[in-house]
Amino acid sequence: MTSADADTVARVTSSTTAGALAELPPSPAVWCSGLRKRYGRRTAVDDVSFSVARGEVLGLLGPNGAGKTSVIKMLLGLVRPDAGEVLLLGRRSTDPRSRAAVGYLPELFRYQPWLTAAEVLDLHVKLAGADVGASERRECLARVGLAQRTGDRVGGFSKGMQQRLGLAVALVARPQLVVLDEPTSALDPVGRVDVRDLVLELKARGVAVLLNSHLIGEVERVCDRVVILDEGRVAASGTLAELLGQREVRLHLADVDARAEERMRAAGSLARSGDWFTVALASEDDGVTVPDLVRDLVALGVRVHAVEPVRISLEERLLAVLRHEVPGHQEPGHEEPAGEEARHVTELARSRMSTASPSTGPTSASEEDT
Ligand SMILES: Nc1ncnc2c1ncn2[C@@H]1O[C@H](COP(=O)(O)OP(=O)(O)OP(=O)(O)O)[C@@H](O)[C@H]1O
Repeated sequence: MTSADADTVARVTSSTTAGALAELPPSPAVWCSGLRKRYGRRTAVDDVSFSVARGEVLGLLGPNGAGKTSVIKMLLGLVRPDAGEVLLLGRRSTDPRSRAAVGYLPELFRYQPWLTAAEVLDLHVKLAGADVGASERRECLARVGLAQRTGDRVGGFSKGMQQRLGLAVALVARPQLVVLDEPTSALDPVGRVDVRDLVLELKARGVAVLLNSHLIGEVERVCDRVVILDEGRVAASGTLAELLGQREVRLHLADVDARAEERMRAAGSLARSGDWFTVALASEDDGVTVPDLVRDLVALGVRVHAVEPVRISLEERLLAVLRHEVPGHQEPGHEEPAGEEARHVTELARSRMSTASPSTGPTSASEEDT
């Protein structure tokens, strides 16, 4: 081979490698494996492994002292793990390039009381080395409801206003990963809805979010996946569909004939108890099955008295896991095959619901402390 041939081969090989690398899926926003942490004789975190994909919202749930904040601090390099590995955005969490792309709202937030809100934001933009102009910084403060307070000193802020400022700090440097540790603990109900919208906006922009919250309803509404920690270990994890199981709809009907029953069977497997019919919907239901079914039943002359969605709530699921009522309680460090376990929990919830009056309606997540 001549040196010209060798050059050509080298060029082709390097462009092929670059092409192959460009086609690789992006590294997860968070990847951790085998995290452990002891404080004295107390084990706070024991063999925790999970990942958060780009654009995914992952909820971290668990009772007080379960190890959620300790996990978050290890992920962010704020606490040194006794064992385990962490990668943020494909890099070590100590790498300044990954740190600059992470926004963090700590559980206990305090900002310099002598600075104004705008100055706190300026400081964090400088620390992140980000190129964020004055109007974008103002917009960021407006997005968290502080448009009228940008020039006020933080020392005069209420707790909720300081938490809003913390959110702005977490968001201002255009992060690719946002870690929110109890982001709504000091917020009023409107503020909670604002945070929910913010998280969904981040997700829509492809930003990954790790959310630690005791507000289960909040987690259920915004999270794609959930990791439940208990006594420092992963007790359960999975997508909401995996954890909550199959969705059902209960219909209270009159004048049902064979054609109507056939129509219901086409929507999912059917069970009947008197005038109540339960249709188990396919898990990939796109949201039109139930309206279409009701429309068709009415067209077939059926009188529809009630339509009730039925699904185990995340709260029920969480309590079942924490009370070890779920068969196959997950062993530490193992991602669980959620389907089988989720089915047991669904059965559990169903048996509870069957003892309630039919008019109790759908189960819904309540904004209760875990
Ligand atoms: N700096 C520390 N020194 C000693 N023990 C600690 C320290 N930080 C956490 N722990 C202990 O580690 C365990 C897990 O605490 P962590 O704050 O991670 O729990 P959590 O799930 O975030 O709880 P919460 O929901 O109450 O915020 C607890 O037993 C706690 O007492």
